[in-house]
Amino acid sequence: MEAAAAPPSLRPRRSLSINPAPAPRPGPKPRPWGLAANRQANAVRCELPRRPDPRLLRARAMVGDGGDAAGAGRRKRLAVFVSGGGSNFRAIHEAALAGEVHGDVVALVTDKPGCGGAEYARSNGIPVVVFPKSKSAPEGVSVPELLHTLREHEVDFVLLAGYLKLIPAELVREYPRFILNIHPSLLPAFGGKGYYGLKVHTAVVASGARYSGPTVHFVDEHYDTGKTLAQRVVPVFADDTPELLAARVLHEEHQVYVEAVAALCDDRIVWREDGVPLIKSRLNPDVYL
Ligand SMILES: Nc1nc2c(c(=O)[nH]1)N[C@@H](CN(C=O)c1ccc(C(=O)N[C@@H](CCC(=O)O)C(=O)O)cc1)CN2
Ligand SMILES: NCC(=O)N[C@@H]1O[C@H](COP(=O)([O-])[O-])[C@@H](O)[C@H]1O
Repeated sequence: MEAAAAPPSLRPRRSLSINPAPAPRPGPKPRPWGLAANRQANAVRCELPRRPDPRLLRARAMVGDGGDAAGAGRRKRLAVFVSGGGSNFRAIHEAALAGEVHGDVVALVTDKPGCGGAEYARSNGIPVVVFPKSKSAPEGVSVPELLHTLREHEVDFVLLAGYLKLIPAELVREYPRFILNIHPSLLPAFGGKGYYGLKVHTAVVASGARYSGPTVHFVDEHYDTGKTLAQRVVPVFADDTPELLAARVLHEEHQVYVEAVAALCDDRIVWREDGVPLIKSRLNPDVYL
């Protein structure tokens, strides 16, 4: 699941075979793109002044279907689901230890008990739960056992971070608006069944898309169709390989997921009246990220 080990600068770049461009037609000079783009640009962030939107004035500061089931003020209890290296899990855990996230990871759930995320959890004293049961993981628990374990750990929020199995409807119903996922593309593009890991970036590069980036979204009963909470944008360069793009997106994932989880733990997520979740800035409550 993780991008290749070699740093991006040392990885073989895609050789560019560019067809001769058709004779230019008279008209405005095309803007430079691709290699002429600012290669140092790793992310694009737009913060434009906004006039107060009436939909926001009626936004409800709530998490879940009503009230504050998670309890305002106290540190929240997090369960993280992984299937691979777990770099997003590590970023969240380190942010919790550093005080940036007002929560604690109290359980790690994985379908791959030997994966890097599970090893990191064990080395940090975080209980590992295997779900679901499979031939390669016969020690896995059932859905009712998973729900019982999450209740036993008094989990407030579930965070998917490179978990590759469908979260069952029973769990989605138990934690409505309390499950987040991070996906490595700008949903709804390049999402759904079959879109995970490097497959996503391969499809993005092959499509000719000029921008990509991670999406943090709430989880519903289907892959990648829940409400989008946060996104970051990175450029896709003409000579990008899927691995180079994966590394650029992953760097932004670690930041935007920590930002979103911090907001979740601070009860700074508000729901616009049309059902769109927004993150209220920690510094200025009149600004939504
Ligand atoms: N109920 C939900 N469960 C999960 C969601 C979700 O949004 N709702 N997100 C996924 C994570 N994900 C994309 O962000 C994702 C993961 C895996 C797949 C996929 O096609 N998986 C394969 C199996 C892969 C394997 O076992 O190696 C498949 O189902 O055939 C798509 C999207 C986590 N769960
Ligand atoms: N569709 C789900 C999906 O592709 N998730 C992606 O798996 C990787 C996990 O990396 P990590 O294990 O190092 O956090 C991340 O890039 C995440 O966006």
